[in-house]
Parts: sequence; structure tokens; C-alpha cells
Amino acid sequence: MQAVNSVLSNQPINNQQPTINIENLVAGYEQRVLLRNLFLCLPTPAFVAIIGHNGCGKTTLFRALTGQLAYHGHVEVAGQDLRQVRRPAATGLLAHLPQRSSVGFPIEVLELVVMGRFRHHSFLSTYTPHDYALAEAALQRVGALHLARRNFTQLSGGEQQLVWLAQLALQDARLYLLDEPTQQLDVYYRRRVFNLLEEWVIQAGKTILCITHDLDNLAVLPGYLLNLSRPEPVLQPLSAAVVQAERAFLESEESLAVK
Ligand SMILES: Nc1ncnc2c1ncn2[C@@H]1O[C@H](COP(=O)(O)OP(=O)(O)OP(=O)(O)O)[C@@H](O)[C@H]1O
Repeated sequence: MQAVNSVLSNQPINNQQPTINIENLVAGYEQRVLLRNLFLCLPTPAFVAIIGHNGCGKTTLFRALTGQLAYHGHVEVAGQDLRQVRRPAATGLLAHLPQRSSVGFPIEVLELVVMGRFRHHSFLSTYTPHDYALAEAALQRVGALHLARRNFTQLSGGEQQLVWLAQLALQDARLYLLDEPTQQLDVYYRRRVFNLLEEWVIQAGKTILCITHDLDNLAVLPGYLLNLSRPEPVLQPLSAAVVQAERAFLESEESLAVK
């Protein structure tokens, strides 16, 4: 079974410099190519929901963009060739929320969140009261300020997810790669997180690529949808009709036959 994805939206959505420009990306594992001839050009700001069946290559795309997986083709973030940037997160080009991340030692939530300010500090300098105030504000915005003094390792999966999002907000990156940011959240926090992402785009001018299976929350968001299970996926403006059509496609036997 070979997965082939071809994203053909290769023009900027408007005239601004693209935050991310992907040209002819090919990536996969050994004999299995999952992303083929992928073109994607996004301005600042933009929100793109990336959907598709389990195993269609969504996380693989993020692995390529974060330097964890070799790829063919060309990727620029904010005009810089991603291959030439040694540590894109350290320079503020991109911030990545993986599907799973754990911390192997006890740490207070506020201490973990304030680390999102790492770019503003040298290795040995300590965080300032201003940094901690920003960390508290970030926790407040995700609805998790009540967790500030808790041991992160003892939180539930959903609580940990909110804490990571607060830390990510402090990173203030150009491009956010979020891999299923709401997967462990209840209905209230799912809605709240999508509202927050909308704020990041509209108020803070960020560009977000967000992998999600949470189709119910997408219809009301301004942005775009990319279905990587389509034989030739293209960016489509988010709307109730588009979400309904893509859901119907993913629920069909036909969509499984494509891969
Ligand atoms: N290191 C690897 N070597 C070989 N195959 C791999 C490797 N990592 C992932 N895969 C396979 O590549 C396919 C795509 O994986 P990927 O994690 O990109 O899927 P996904 O679209 O993000 O799925 P999900 O919605 O389940 O998270 C899967 O079939 C997976 O088993």
C-alpha cells in the first residue's frame, strides 16, 4: 500500500511574504513514500487544519519540518531555507507541540511554562518577575492558572496538554506546528483551545499548522483545511460545507481505497 499526497496550492493566499513555503516535498520511510510532490504556500497570519486518516502522513510532515526526518524538496520558513537553520526553535522560527511529550522529573507547572521564554535568556541567567508574570498570563489564557503550583508529572493528560500550550504561547514563534493539541481535552477545553488558536492568528499574527481529528470545532474557524487523505489534497477555506464534505469523504470506504 503506497500513500501518495499531492498538495497543489502553490500560490500565496495573498501578497504577503509566505511564513512557510513548501516546494515539491517528498518524505516517508524506507520503501513507503507518504508525502509526494507537496506544495504549500502560506502567508502570515494563517490557520490551517490538517486532517486525514490515521497513518496518512500528517505527523510525518511535521517530522520533516522539524528536522527529524530527511526529505526531498525545498522548505522555507520566513524566507529562510529550513535546511540551513540549525535549530529553528532556538531562533524563534518555529514552535512544535508533538503528539506526546513527557517530562521525566518533578517540576512545578509555572517553572515549565516560563521555560517558553528561553530565547530571551542566556544559558545561566534566571527568569525575571516579568517572565513569571507572562507565564501566569499564558496559563490564565488556556484556563489553567489553577495548576500553576502543581507538580506537572502528576497532572492528567488533558491538563498537561493545556500547560504545553501555555508554554508554546510564550515561545512567540513565527510558525506553530501543533500535533493534535486537543486530543485529550474535554468539550469545554477543546472549544477554548480553538478559540485561543484563533486569537494567536488574528491578534498575534501567527501562522499555525494544526493536525486534528476534531472536525466538530473547525467549521466556525477562519482559515483553511488540508485533507491529506485526498489523492490530490488542496487548501480549502474552512466552512461548515467544506468540513461536512471532508467528513463524508473520510467516512467513506472510497477514501480508504485511495491510500
Ligand atoms: N520510523 C518509521 N518507520 C516506518 N514507518 C513509520 C515510521 N514512523 C511512522 N511510520 C508509519 O508511517 C505512517 C504515517 O505515520 P504518521 O505518524 O505520519 O501518521 P498520522 O497521519 O500522523 O496518523 P495519526 O492520525 O494516527 O496520528 C504510519 O503508517 C506509521 O506506521
